[in-house]
Amino acid sequence: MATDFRLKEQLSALTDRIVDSYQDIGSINHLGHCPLPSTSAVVEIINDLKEILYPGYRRRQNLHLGNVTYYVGDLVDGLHDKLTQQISRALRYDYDQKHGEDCDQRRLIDFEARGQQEAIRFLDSLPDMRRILATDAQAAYDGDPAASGLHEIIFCYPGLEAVTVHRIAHQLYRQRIPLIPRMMSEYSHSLTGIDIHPGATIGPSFFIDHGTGVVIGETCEIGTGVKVYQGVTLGALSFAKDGEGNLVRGTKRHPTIRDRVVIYANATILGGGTIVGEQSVVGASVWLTKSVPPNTMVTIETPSLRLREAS
Ligand SMILES: CC(=O)OC[C@H](N)C(=O)O
Repeated sequence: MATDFRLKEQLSALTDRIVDSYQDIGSINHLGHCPLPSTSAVVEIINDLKEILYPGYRRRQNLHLGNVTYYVGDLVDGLHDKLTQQISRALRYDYDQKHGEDCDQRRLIDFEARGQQEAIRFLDSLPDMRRILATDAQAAYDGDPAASGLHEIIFCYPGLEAVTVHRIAHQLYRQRIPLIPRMMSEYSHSLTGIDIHPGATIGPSFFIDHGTGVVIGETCEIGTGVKVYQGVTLGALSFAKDGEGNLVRGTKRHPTIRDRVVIYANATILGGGTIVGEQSVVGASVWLTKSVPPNTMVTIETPSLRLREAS
């Protein structure tokens, strides 16, 4: 059917109504002269960082010790600029949220300079981050007989992908950078199906096998050498409210998982006071809201099964 151009004439009135709604419903638009961090820039930062953390595996091949310094130097230089811009935007946004855009004090704050300081501090953390990521990749190899080697893990494993982005996001979270850590973790969540809040503290040699549906909450603490399978939730049990009925934020809501614990598929472990002692094993589909001593196996009773010949 051909376009009816008389109907198209309604579009300008319709657009006016949409724009009017920006005044009536201001809570879900950001109009003004101070840009927010950009999702595409944050994704670009993650991809540049992966080039630095795992050189030779992704965009640029034929890297060797003779040319890698030039390649990484160029990336570090570009990341300095991108991080400075995105972090300063996030800091300005946060300030405006707390004090309002018109606050006199705001003109005196050099958000760009603060953004640069935080960018340098972040870049400085990369060698240590590589050291920990090497333990994560090794834990995947040691924990999965299906893995043929570290190359396969670095190319293919969603668990390592999610943990890599988590270690990046967690560093920025520790630096108290607003918004960007969560933008990163949700990007990684969309790629892998693994949802790790940037606030979660995770020790070295962490391995998530398969990973789809794993959820790890903000105040979760995970020790060294922990292994979890798909569908595991390390979550909050209930939400405390203040006298006015608002949710209390910032309390420890998620469990503590000590060293060398293994948690099998679809187990749900909830509550800030729940501690799984070291070297314990939590079986598949267990629902756990109480602490478990070290070296303990927790399983659910197997329901009795009826076996008959299939017709
Ligand atoms: C992982 C989880 O329990 O999340 C619930 C809620 N978002 C919280 O952080 O408490």
